[in-house]
Amino acid sequence: MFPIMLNVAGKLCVVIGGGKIAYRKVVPLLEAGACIHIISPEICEEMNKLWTEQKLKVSLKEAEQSDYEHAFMVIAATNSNEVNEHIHENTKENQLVNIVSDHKLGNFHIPSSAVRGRLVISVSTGGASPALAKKIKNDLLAQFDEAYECYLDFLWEARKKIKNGRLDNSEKSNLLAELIDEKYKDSEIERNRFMTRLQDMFNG
Ligand SMILES: C[C@@]1(CC(=O)O)c2cc3[nH]c(cc4nc(cc5[nH]c(cc(n2)[C@H]1CCC(=O)O)[C@@](C)(CC(=O)O)[C@@H]5CCC(=O)O)C(CC(=O)O)=C4CCC(=O)O)c(CCC(=O)O)c3CC(=O)O
Ligand SMILES: NC(=O)C1=CN([C@@H]2O[C@H](COP(=O)(O)OP(=O)(O)OC[C@H]3O[C@@H](n4cnc5c(N)ncnc54)[C@H](O)[C@@H]3O)[C@@H](O)[C@H]2O)C=CC1
Repeated sequence: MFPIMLNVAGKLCVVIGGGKIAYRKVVPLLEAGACIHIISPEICEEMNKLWTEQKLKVSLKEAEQSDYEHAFMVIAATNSNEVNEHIHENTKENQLVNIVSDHKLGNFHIPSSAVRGRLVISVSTGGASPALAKKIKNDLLAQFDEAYECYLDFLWEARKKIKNGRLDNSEKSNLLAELIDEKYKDSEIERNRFMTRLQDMFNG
């Protein structure tokens, strides 16, 4: 398995099945801007709410290959292992396929994830223990507290300025390395002081 961050904005993601597990996969996909199409004869209340709010499309039917042949991503989340396996067999090699009932099938897993602003914490156990992945994610989330949101925004701005500034490469890498110091996470005064220093360097 090879970890990546995927841009799904505007991409068609077909989710087959409309139960709790399908819903759990759909929520972060919607947050990432995916176009979701649910194929399922029945859907749970939470999914129905999203449908009412027109956040996704739903077809109340059993899945057929034509429902997902053009999808960028296919998630098989029915409660039937046979149906999920059949979907897997009918997908194309260049589609992203996740089979919730069998970690050996499909070509990607969904890790346990959480976001702190620009920081993404994502943990996978490769199917060995989703429960442990969730526990480790929560432990990390407690360790990387809310302070990281402001800190990451500061790092983003500072790095942009440094990269665009008229400095030689070694000066740039020294400044970028310095930013990792805890004091910039913990103190707004230190962050402001750094930004002023950058401004002085570029004006001078
Ligand atoms: C392979 C994978 C496929 C995929 O879905 O991509 C998969 C497969 C399976 N999960 C099963 C069970 C459980 N899954 C969870 C929870 C999560 N499962 C997630 C991902 C993944 N689950 C992928 C591997 C990720 C990895 O290992 O790192 C998380 C991380 C992300 C998410 O779902 O969004 C989410 C945590 C969300 C959070 O962080 O909050 C819990 C605990 C709970 O619900 O609280 C249980 C019960 C306890 C247990 O079994 O550990 C079963 C057995 C089903 C059965 O018995 O019928 C299978 C099937 C199999 O093992 O083949
Ligand atoms: N990956 C994960 O994190 C986990 C995966 N699982 C697996 O996920 C499966 C689904 O779990 P739940 O959502 O709780 O089940 P559920 O019973 O709440 O929902 C199943 C959904 O599949 C739909 N469905 C059934 N046959 C279909 C078909 N032919 N075409 C389209 N839709 C169809 C049903 O209408 C229903 O909406 C479990 O059976 C289990 O194998 C379970 C726990 C965690």
